[in-house]
Amino acid sequence: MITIENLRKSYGKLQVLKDVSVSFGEGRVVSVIGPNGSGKTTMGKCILGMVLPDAGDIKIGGQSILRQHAYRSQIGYMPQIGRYPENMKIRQVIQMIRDIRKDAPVVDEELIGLYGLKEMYEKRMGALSGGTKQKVSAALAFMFNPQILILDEPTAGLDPISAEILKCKILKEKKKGKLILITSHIMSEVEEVADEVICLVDGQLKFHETIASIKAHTNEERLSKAIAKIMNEED
Ligand SMILES: Nc1ncnc2c1ncn2[C@@H]1O[C@H](COP(=O)(O)OP(=O)(O)OP(=O)(O)O)[C@@H](O)[C@H]1O
Repeated sequence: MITIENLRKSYGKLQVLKDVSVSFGEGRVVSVIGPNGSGKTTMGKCILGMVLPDAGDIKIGGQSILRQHAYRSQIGYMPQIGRYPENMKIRQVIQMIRDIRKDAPVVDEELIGLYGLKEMYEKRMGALSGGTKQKVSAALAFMFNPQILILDEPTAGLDPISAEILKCKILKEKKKGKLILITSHIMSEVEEVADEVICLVDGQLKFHETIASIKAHTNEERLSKAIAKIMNEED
């Protein structure tokens, strides 16, 4: 579904992505892990067209997306930190996005309901707690039934029940054949929702494996231990 070929990106002299090649299939939850600053968010933003790569290509369904726009309606994005106009009410933000996406054939309001956002519709974005803002971001990411979801540390700041609601939603959408890329530092959570893990270290792909195979080849039951073993082994 997504193929990334020899992707490179630098910010000034800082090389953030160094020749990354990887592909992801539909109906999979892929967790993107790696140390802080290893290029995870930058890779997601390249897929979204928010960052232009210096070299390489990204294909969705076999078509290059570079300098294209239409494909973006197929992607739901939940940023690490959602930034919204402070004075707008939750209701207005949701309505604004719905107006922009008038063409969308399906509007999925499940997370709005499960998170009780309608009861908070008249609150201004600037007055929301970090977790409530995350809930708005999550609701918007899933709202137009996208085939691909890119979720950047989606449960950071969510209380345990709200995080559980999001994990259930991720698994539900996966069953519909969607591809879901999740950046996360929480290995227990990765283990719960992901099928595969890709690990970026210093802008390079360290590995791309299924969770079952990571555990089998490291001989570890817990993913966190297995990942630590791989990281230490190859240092
Ligand atoms: N717009 C930008 N301008 C300059 N440098 C940037 C920009 N965006 C990211 N960087 C740098 O690129 C590197 C990779 O950042 P990125 O956000 O992709 O990392 P990450 O793996 O997602 O990190 P984290 O786990 O902390 O979220 C970092 O050193 C960061 O400071």
